[in-house]
Amino acid sequence: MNQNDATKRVEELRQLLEKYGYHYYVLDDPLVPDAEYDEKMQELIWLEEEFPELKQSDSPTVRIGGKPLDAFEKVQHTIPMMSLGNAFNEQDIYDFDRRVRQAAGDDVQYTCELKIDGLAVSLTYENGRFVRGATRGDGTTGEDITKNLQTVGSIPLRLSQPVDIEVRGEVFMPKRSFEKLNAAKEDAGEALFANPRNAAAGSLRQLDPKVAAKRNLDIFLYSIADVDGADIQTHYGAISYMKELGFKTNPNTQHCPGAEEVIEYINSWIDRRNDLSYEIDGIVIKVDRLHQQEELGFTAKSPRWAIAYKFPAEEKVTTLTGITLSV
Ligand SMILES: CC(C)(CNC(=O)c1ccc(Oc2ccccc2)cc1)c1ccc2c(N)nc(N)nc2n1
Repeated sequence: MNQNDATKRVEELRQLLEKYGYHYYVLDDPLVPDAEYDEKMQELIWLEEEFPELKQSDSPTVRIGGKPLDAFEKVQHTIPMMSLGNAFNEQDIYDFDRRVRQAAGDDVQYTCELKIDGLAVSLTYENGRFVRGATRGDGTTGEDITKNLQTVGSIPLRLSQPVDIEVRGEVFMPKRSFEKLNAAKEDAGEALFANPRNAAAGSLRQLDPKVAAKRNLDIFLYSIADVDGADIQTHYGAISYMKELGFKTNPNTQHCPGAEEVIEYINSWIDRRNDLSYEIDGIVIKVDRLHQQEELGFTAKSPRWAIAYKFPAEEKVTTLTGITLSV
């Protein structure tokens, strides 16, 4: 194949693999059998080896992971990654709602989101291309794990619009992947992960991206930290905008007009959390209008316009001794 044909074929494969990847990982709605995706990925890998000048930094082939790093570099979060205040019962939710209405007026509505039990990351895009991914760390200093995050299929390498944006979300390992990983570790006589959250954190701490690439990690985005030009008035609008750009957002996010609907939403998920393919440890409630978020502001470490309702720790029976431990 000559250089000209190779250039055309590489571009064709890149676009196909991006479309197939988006449908498979973000929409959970595959367009082609896995074998066809793997075949085209392999063809692109060979073409990029034969014509190295055709390999771009955001080629789909980065999904398989590059060479191992010696260490993770530190990253300063220009916009801090804040934490959430906690609520443990209905009264705490009513107290939160009263405080919010005292400060921002009675006309307050909320958006409720599942609190995914994973680890928080920040993703930065320049001109619509994924340029950096970092862990939360202590909220102001995290670690650059871009190479590992490039292997997460549901993290877009290129957005639908060439915008500069920074978004935050939760990387997690689905329950099925966790069970399969621990079964493989048991067969290999290796130490098991205690839960999917630790498995996801351990996978992102790997210096070799090829290991992270095999851990079937996933992500839901839940916040825009910084964006040029978009005209967004509500948190729900920010979530919709991220979805338009090609980000994976959680389908159970719901607008709640008032505290009663928030309580209903929380109660509906306490019973249904085991039906989900991933673990959650609570519900996050956010004041929806952004101008009211600004009126409410922040404490030293968390916004006054959001709170996390934490589910009671699940009772897990250990298989060895049969005693019940609350974990
Ligand atoms: C609300 C926020 C704390 C994110 N927001 C921020 O981190 C944040 C950070 C600076 C902001 O503005 C500032 C800008 C400059 C200086 C100080 C604040 C605004 C929001 C948060 C934290 C954890 C979440 C979680 N586990 N699950 C879901 N579903 N949502 C979550 N949301």
